[in-house]
Amino acid sequence: MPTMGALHDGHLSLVRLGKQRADRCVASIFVNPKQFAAHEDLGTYPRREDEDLKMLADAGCDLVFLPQPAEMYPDGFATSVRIEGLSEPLDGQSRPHFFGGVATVVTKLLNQVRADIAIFGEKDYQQLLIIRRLNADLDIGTEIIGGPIVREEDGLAMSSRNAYLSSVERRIAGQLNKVLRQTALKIAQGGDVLGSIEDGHALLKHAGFSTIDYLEARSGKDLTLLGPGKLTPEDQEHARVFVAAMLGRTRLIDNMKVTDV
Ligand SMILES: Nc1ncnc2c1ncn2[C@@H]1O[C@H](COP(=O)(O)OP(=O)(O)OP(=O)(O)O)[C@@H](O)[C@H]1O
Ligand SMILES: CC(C)(CO)[C@@H](O)C(=O)[O-]
Ligand code: BAL
Repeated sequence: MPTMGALHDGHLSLVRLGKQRADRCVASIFVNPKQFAAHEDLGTYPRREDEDLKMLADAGCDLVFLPQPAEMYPDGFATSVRIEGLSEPLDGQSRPHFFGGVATVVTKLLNQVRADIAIFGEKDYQQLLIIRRLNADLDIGTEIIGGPIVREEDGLAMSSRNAYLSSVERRIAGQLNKVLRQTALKIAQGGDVLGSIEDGHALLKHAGFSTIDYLEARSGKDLTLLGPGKLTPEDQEHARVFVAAMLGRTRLIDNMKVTDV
């Protein structure tokens, strides 16, 4: 179970899932410099190693791998993993460096640990699809499992970056999931996809989100963009709505399957 630390119940749910599926569970904590752009929060990303180790031990994790950047990327390191197509939309648009950094480090971690099963959260759904793709394409042979999104009471997806939110922002943050859910519901009920998305944009702006990186309905393993018009019965089954928006200086993401509303 790869992580960047500053653990919360979302991470621990993945450990529990792992314990149900395997005899032993290995977590890694590595704040991967390659997936941060120069203007992003590598320097301020929360680091709480002692607390993390205790939480992992309490959850029954058997081993924690805590590599240093120089061990992962020694002098002369020159390889990067690029996934075509899947890396381009959604977070790939707003964070062009991001999936190359994730794919490179996850390939290394899968090769280093050689686990039978690796678990990733559906909160980072595009990341999960990309990891499934690279695992298959590079014949790594690990079984990749997705864990359901763990949420706060108001629906906000748990995330280490939620710690950046001020108390006012934290109250607004719950609207991200509410608007996502409303948008997914309208689409599920046969509303025009683009009209429902436009309404969602307006609601997010009204709630106080400064920039909406994306609010989109997509389908399938290749994340085909949906709309205009209503969903076909086939898309209805596979459609998912994705959102990323800035609240002050914090970037929040979420997604929901249309049939899960
Ligand atoms: N709320 C959640 N529910 C389920 N899985 C989660 C949740 N939050 C994170 N994960 C998963 O935990 C793994 C490690 O994620 P990471 O350490 O980046 O935590 P994060 O909370 O997503 O942090 P960030 O705020 O940087 O996005 C990833 O597979 C991620 O999808
Ligand atoms: C998968 C991951 C640990 C790679 O650094 C990271 O992107 C994350 O925590 O989701
Ligand atoms: N949870 C994904 C890691 C990142 O946003 O950098």
